[in-house]
Amino acid sequence: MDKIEHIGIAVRDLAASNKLFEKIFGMPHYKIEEVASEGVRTSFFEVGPNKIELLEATKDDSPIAKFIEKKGEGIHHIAFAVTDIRKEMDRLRAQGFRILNEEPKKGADNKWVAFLHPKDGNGVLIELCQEIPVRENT
Ligand SMILES: CC[C@@H](C(=O)O)C(=O)SCCNC(=O)CCNC(=O)[C@H](O)C(C)(C)COP(=O)(O)OP(=O)(O)OC[C@H]1O[C@@H](n2cnc3c(N)ncnc32)[C@H](O)[C@@H]1OP(=O)(O)O
Ligand SMILES: [Co+2]
Repeated sequence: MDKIEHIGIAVRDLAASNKLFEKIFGMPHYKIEEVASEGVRTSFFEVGPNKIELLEATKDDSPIAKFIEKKGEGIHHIAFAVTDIRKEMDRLRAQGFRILNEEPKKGADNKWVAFLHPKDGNGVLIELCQEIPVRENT
């Protein structure tokens, strides 16, 4: 894995949380994107070299809705940038980690993503992220 790509924070109300984090970071979010397959609406902040993703559920069975119901708002996942997501998924699978999707899926901000089960990571949900190459992005 190369570096932390973003930290995901589960929020109840994206508009209210955008205002809150704009105050905290002293800058506005740079984009809002809905990812229907995950049942989420996201916003992104760039804080120096770091990226923060706020996530609001768009449906009741979204992972974000279930997380907030059980644990409340807060840090939901840590995403790591990888250069070859399939290779990284194979490497982790070979060591017995449960990858929650068979194939990489399209996430937000032009990324292929995959998740490791949080119970295999000391209770931390880990997301792998690979930038989608231009040739695959049509
Ligand atoms: C916007 C797209 C993308 C991006 O580009 O960045 C995203 O970030 S999408 C983010 C939302 N999507 C996901 O989280 C997908 C992966 N998650 C899942 O597949 C599921 O949420 C899960 C992790 C498999 C859990 O689902 P499920 O088993 O159906 O639900 P439970 O709620 O019963 O959870 C079981 C167990 O796991 C604990 N849990 C759940 N989520 C987390 C978490 N984020 N961090 C830590 N632990 C988590 C949950 O508390 C349960 O444990 P127990 O209570 O001890 O049973
Ligand atoms: Co994420």
